[in-house]
Amino acid sequence: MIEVRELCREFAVTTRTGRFRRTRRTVRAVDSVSFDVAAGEAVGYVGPNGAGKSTTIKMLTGILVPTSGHVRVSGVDPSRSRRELTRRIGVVFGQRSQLWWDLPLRDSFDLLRAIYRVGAADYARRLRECVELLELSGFLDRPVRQLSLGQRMRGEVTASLLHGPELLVLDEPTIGLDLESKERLREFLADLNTTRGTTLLLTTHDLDDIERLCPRLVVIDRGTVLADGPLEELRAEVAPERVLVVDLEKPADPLGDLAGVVAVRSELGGLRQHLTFRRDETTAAALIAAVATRAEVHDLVVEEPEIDDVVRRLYARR
Ligand SMILES: Nc1ncnc2c1ncn2[C@@H]1O[C@H](COP(=O)(O)OP(=O)(O)OP(=O)(O)O)[C@@H](O)[C@H]1O
Repeated sequence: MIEVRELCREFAVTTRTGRFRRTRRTVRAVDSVSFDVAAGEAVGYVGPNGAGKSTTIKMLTGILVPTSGHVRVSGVDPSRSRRELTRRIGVVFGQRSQLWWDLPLRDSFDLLRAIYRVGAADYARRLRECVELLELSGFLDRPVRQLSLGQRMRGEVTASLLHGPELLVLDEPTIGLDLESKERLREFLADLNTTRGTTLLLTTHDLDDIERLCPRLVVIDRGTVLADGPLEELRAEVAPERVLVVDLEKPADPLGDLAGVVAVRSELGGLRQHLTFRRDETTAAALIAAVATRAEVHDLVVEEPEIDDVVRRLYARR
């Protein structure tokens, strides 16, 4: 669905270096980025500010022409066949609107239907689904400028789906939304991916978006790909420790000598123990069995490193 090979984009930047002097230099915003996204995947494209995410997205959607490298999205070269591409993919920019500000939301949808030449039955069905799942009925007839950010974003997502795209590219879709709106949007997008098979590529700073929506992460920093893989694999690679928290029936001495345990923190006078272990040295099941030979276990939980910890460690690797 997406094929990116050694993609580069440079910008010429002019800076003032004296009263009358200006120096021109070249910034490489995207520097030899390669990755593929298969049909049906949901991929998170993450990185710190200025990493090159938006520049990549703009090249994938035909807004920017690459300086060099190869891109194909949905079978076409985005910057050469932008029109063709807009018929096949949907794009949502959290900070830019594709709706007509002064028109009621419904009229924007009608205009998009005409632009994309969507058949009446398909249009009616897709709109009905979005109205229902994104709960738009209360504000369909209101001008877009009067909508709250959350309502507008639901409108933006609907607008991007009316022509039935096979790929939806989202740049910061949940930025600025309150928790409830974020969750509603995530639920909708997760359903779009899993039940309707729409491929998703999204950039975000909100790692809950990734946790909820994207089994795979592409991590970029300073224009280059730092890591690419399933979240679970990246977690195992950069954060090899897990924590088994056991509540014991009776207080016990710290169980730090069990095989694979690298640290122990004891609480409640030894009733609760946090056993940090390396996933490449033992499994949770083996450790639980070992604990059970030493003390009677009342309750337990295995904690994984938080996703923001994983991403922080990936950035720190550079
Ligand atoms: N039009 C432009 N002219 C000059 N430099 C640019 C231009 N657009 C982006 N850049 C530079 O390219 C680099 C990557 O920017 P980009 O917007 O792609 O990052 P980002 O990962 O999307 O960041 P953020 O998370 O802050 O949105 C930055 O150093 C930015 O200043």
